[in-house]
Amino acid sequence: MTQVQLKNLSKVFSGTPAVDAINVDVACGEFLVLLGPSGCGKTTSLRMVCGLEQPTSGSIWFNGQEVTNLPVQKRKVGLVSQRFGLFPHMTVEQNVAFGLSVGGMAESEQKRHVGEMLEIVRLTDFAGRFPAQLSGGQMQRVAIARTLVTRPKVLLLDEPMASLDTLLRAEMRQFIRDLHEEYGMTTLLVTHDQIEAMDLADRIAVMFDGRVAQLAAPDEIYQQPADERTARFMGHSNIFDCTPVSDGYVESLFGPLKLGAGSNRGLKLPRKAMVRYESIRIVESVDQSQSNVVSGTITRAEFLGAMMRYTLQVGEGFLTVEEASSFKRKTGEAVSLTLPPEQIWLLQ
Ligand SMILES: Nc1ncnc2c1ncn2[C@@H]1O[C@H](COP(=O)(O)OP(=O)(O)OP(=O)(O)O)[C@@H](O)[C@H]1O
Repeated sequence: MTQVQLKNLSKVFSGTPAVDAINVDVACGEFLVLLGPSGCGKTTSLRMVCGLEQPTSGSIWFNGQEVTNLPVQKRKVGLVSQRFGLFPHMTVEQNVAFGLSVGGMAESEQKRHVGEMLEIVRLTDFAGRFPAQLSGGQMQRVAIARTLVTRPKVLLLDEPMASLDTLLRAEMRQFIRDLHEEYGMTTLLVTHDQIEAMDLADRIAVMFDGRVAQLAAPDEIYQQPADERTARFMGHSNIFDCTPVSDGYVESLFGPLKLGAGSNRGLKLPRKAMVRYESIRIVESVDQSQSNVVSGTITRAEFLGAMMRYTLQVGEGFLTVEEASSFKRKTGEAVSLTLPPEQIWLLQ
């Protein structure tokens, strides 16, 4: 297994930094996701790890050995890209065998390895088909098989599910997770999809403008984003101004709010606070033991299937709340809400 380290890694295109001095350590066997909006430098970072792009400065290390200047074929990495890159004139079997034949493996050996790999990606019955005769998900599995059959030390996946529909994406996520569990190889995946990142990653590196804003486990990034931009990118959160007034309390446009022990409450200056849609609770009756109770009126109700999303006017401001759709509340309804102290997070 391979540890991957990016040290002060930068890439400048025509004077503009695409990747700006990032430092990322990927542990042996770890599944790390580079997550960020379009153009933030994810693909360029991956291409530098692969050896397809030469860094402007900084270095890349595999298991403590510098590989910055090592050519692609010597790095033993496997890259699966968004466009799959299958050879249209070759069958599934020939596509998967390609890397092995280039490597000079005997034909009988190739056949055995390809056969095993097609079984793993559940495409044995499709061995004789051409790419044009496959669905998007099947093409994706051929692309992964073609990469894995060469036994790369590091697997690089560049938006591998971007062209698949929602159901297929969920299926492919499960497939990629299973493969990672089986092979345990160090994996870097690039995506702009938060759900995909949270579902697959051991840790996520959130990137903006070529820099890593936060590198942490998915639940930490979701519950305790490092800054406002990360919080907004992860979505599903109310973000509002607040001013710490005394230990454990902030003043906000929703009135004074009590903070919990895990609210990052050591921060003293005026700043933003965040509370997730699903953390706010609509309560039927209010009692003295509840903290942070506010009154609001539903101004918009959206049906999302399992959940309803309500926009509520609360004093001068608005809050968004999600609750199970079985409650079915109506616009114009006046309700009481609680913002649980532990669920309020002060942003840096
Ligand atoms: N070969 C290139 N020449 C010039 N600029 C480039 C080149 N490759 C990438 N860039 C620029 O570098 C920046 C980062 O691009 P990159 O493809 O790494 O972003 P990304 O986060 O992967 O985006 P996306 O999700 O849209 O693929 C962008 O502004 C892009 O236009």
